[in-house]
Amino acid sequence: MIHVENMSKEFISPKKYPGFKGALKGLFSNEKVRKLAVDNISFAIAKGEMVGYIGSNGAGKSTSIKMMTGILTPTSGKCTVNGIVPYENRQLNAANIGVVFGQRTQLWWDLPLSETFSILKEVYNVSDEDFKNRMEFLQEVLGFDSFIHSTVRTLSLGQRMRADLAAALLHNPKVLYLDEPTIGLDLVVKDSMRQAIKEINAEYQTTVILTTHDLSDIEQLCERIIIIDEGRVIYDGTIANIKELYGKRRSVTVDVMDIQALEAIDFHEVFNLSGELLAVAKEQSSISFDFDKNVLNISHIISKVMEGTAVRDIKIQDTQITDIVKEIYKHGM
Ligand SMILES: Nc1ncnc2c1ncn2[C@@H]1O[C@H](COP(=O)(O)OP(=O)(O)OP(=O)(O)O)[C@@H](O)[C@H]1O
Repeated sequence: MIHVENMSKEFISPKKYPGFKGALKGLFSNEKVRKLAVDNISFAIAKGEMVGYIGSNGAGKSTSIKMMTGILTPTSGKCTVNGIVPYENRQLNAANIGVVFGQRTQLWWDLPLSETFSILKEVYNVSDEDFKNRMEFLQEVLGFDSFIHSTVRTLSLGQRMRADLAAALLHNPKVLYLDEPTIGLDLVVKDSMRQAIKEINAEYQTTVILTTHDLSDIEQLCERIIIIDEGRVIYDGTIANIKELYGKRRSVTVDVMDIQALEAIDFHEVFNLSGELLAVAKEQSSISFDFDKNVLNISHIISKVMEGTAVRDIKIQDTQITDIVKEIYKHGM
């Protein structure tokens, strides 16, 4: 569905100088700054896939999405979306794609939602029958009946996001680009947005590219992630694989009857492990261990704790994808 081949984008902008004098200097200077925002990226995304497109601020995500949606033209390389070169055929491409930006609405602020939908029906040339079926399906998964006659400016953020998603899907696009679609939403609305995206993907095989800094969105929706760093693709694979490669930490928290009874035990000495491989933290009634799972076994920890005191509860957690990605952003792959 989406093919990106050796695509790069370089921005050339006038050099800026600080302060008022600098601004004047800038007016008469010919000096340019070059920024390679996207550096020779390649990947393919199949029909019906849901892919997380992630990276730290300034990594090049928006620039590459803008090329895929036809807003920007690559400096070199190319991309095709459903066989169309988006920046050469913007109108044709628009019929194939839907876009949702969590940070800003694409709806008409002063119109009731129902009218917005009617205008979009005309813009995208959706037949009466398709419109009726589509609205029925979208109403079912996004539930906007109670506010369909309200003006967009009066909608809550949660209602507005559901309306934005419905508007982006009205013409049944083959590809849906979502940029921070759940930003600022409470947990219940977040969950219903995610559920709706899953249902739309399952029902219509819509290809979804999800850009977000909220990795729980990614974990809930995508099997595959593409990580961008300094304009380059540094990882393209499954979340399960990245966890396997980098998720070697595990943590266990043991709720105990008598925390004082553990005072005398030096766990680093008992397991013969340095602070780097094992971190131990005691709280009022619990003790936590954070360790490299290749060098220590949970059962050893539990039995050692139980030698000192009775155990009330045990909580085990593998490394979260958030922690792995944070490390990759900081130190690279
Ligand atoms: N029009 C432009 N002119 C010059 N430089 C630009 C332009 N647009 C983006 N850049 C630069 O290109 C780099 C990549 O920007 P981009 O917006 O693609 O990053 P991003 O990964 O989407 O970041 P964020 O998560 O903060 O939105 C940044 O260094 C940015 O300053």
